[in-house]
Amino acid sequence: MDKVGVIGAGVMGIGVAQNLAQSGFYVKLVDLNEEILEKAKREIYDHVRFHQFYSQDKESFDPSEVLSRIETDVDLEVVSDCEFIVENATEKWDVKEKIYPRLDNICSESAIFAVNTSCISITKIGALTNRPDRILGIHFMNPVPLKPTVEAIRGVYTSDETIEQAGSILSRMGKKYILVNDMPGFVSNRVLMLTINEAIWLVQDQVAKPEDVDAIFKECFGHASGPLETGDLIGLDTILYSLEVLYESYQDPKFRACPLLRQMVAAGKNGRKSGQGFYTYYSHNS
Ligand SMILES: NC(=O)c1ccc[n+]([C@@H]2O[C@H](COP(=O)([O-])OP(=O)(O)OC[C@H]3O[C@@H](n4cnc5c(N)ncnc54)[C@H](O)[C@@H]3O)[C@@H](O)[C@H]2O)c1
Repeated sequence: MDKVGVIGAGVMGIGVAQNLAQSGFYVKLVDLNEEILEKAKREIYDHVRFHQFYSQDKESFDPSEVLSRIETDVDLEVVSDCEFIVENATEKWDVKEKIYPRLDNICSESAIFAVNTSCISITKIGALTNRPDRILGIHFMNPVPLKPTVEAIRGVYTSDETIEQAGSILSRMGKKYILVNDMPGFVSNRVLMLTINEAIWLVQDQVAKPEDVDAIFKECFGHASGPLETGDLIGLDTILYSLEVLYESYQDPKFRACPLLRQMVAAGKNGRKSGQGFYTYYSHNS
């Protein structure tokens, strides 16, 4: 399983590809166009170089060597010889729904598909294929190379062997996993998405400015970052799509997305990756 397919080269796909390549895997990274893939390669190079510069005695990697283990393509067909695939495409059912039947057709029967989703049911994705036993959720945390633990999700039909094989890949990536059962949002995002959404309602209702909402969580609760900073890091579009998945899955109004969130996404204010969210970010890549 030294060759791993990575679908989607956005915030998560970039981190997953970098982490895999740093762990000695050969990566085939796929996205919709060359521009996205070129930007992904630049970001990976910069992330590895930044880490190399600041890591001093700690383990560091050569950016060119890491990139030499990542092949990019716009054609999904390139992952047909991979035995392990991590899918990180946009958090929308109509996007993921098209990817899995195609993967199921082009990959070997033994290949395992790991769904890196924030909220979508792993069982529902498994049902798009003829291999629901070889599909699991791996909810990586962001930024992927720096986070030591992931949430692994067992769909109704996910086999023990699939969990074991995914576990050994994660272990090579330097990660441990916490296994949970499948329900939309799993453990992490069923709680986190509500918190971020409610924090956005607070800003909309003019109860507090974003920096004060975040300061309460950091200074009073000791959190490493506030909910709005976390929303900007994840991507506000991804937050909105996740809330829509939760709303639709549970038919529960508590998951209704705040209108301010919808407005910010419509305006392209998607957080860190777009340079503007609740805060402003500067990057030579954007
Ligand atoms: N952002 C986070 O912090 C975070 C954390 C854990 C999981 N996730 C999940 O990971 C997945 C990706 O999230 P992200 O933040 O990287 O989103 P993103 O918007 O940054 O990137 C998604 C990428 O998928 C690509 N894409 C869309 N359709 C595709 C297709 N058919 N084939 C190949 N690529 C395609 C897009 O062009 C884009 O580059 C989502 O399901 C999200 O819920 C996100």
